[in-house]
Amino acid sequence: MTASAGAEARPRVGHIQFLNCLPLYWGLVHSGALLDIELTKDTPDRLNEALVAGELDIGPISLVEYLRHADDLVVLPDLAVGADGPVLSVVLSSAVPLDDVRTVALGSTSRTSVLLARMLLEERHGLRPTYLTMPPDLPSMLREADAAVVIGDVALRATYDAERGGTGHPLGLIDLSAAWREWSGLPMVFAVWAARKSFAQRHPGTVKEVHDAFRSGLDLALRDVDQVATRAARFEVFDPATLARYFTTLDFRLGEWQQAGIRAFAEKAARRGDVPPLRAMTFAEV
Ligand SMILES: C=C(O[C@@H]1C=C(C(=O)O)C=C[C@H]1O)C(=O)O
Repeated sequence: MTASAGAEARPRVGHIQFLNCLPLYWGLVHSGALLDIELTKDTPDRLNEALVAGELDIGPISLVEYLRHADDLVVLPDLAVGADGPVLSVVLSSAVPLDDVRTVALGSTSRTSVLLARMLLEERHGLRPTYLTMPPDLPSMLREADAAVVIGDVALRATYDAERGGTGHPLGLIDLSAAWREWSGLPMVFAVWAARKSFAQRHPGTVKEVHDAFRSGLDLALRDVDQVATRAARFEVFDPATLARYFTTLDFRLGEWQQAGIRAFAEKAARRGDVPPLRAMTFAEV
């Protein structure tokens, strides 16, 4: 027997290799949907580039990169990485008081959070620091600059250390999602999931299947969040309670409230000239 003629290739799907997307991965494993996709795990910056370059068909994309390429993409409904208040894993860590910050190292894996940090420092605090981009290693960043912006597991670790260190902890820490919430009154969306428009036009059924798998897998993982956290803690430096708190602090939804947050962020970013104005978000038909 030969392979069936006309068999379609699996869709090439991106996955953020941070703990923030572990619930999503759990869901894909447990539903069996992982067998139907070709999954590429990587950091957000590299996944952004791969989706825009057409090396991936569907994947997460930093909000800022989505805003830059919105015309070529369709957004998967009701799926995002965000938070309505503190997020625990997007932080500005500083060795000096905020008003004395003159240099800021920006972690190279982020696109949204580093722009958010610049907005807050410049527009909320009236600072004009100089920036450098560096690999996301907090000690080396703080050797080069007064403050550092990191995301993902490195940032979650920094939050965890600061909480355990209490008042004796040597570094100042600002949760940038909490700061955005105070400043704008709205939730923060760091990344959305999107498909390339040309792919969605050719394979609408596949986009729907992948979206269904993500959404139902995520619901499953969040229903069993204590179990997911206990399993993950076997291989991670965080304890189950910290992980369960993290997974439930993150907001994976993309409803009206989260979209209001996106519009406010997009307007501010466009006013600064960092992204083109957002006309409308085009959603995939699922
Ligand atoms: C909340 C997070 O959201 C992330 C932040 C991103 C960015 O700043 O560009 C991109 C993807 C998300 O992983 C995190 O990484 O901790």
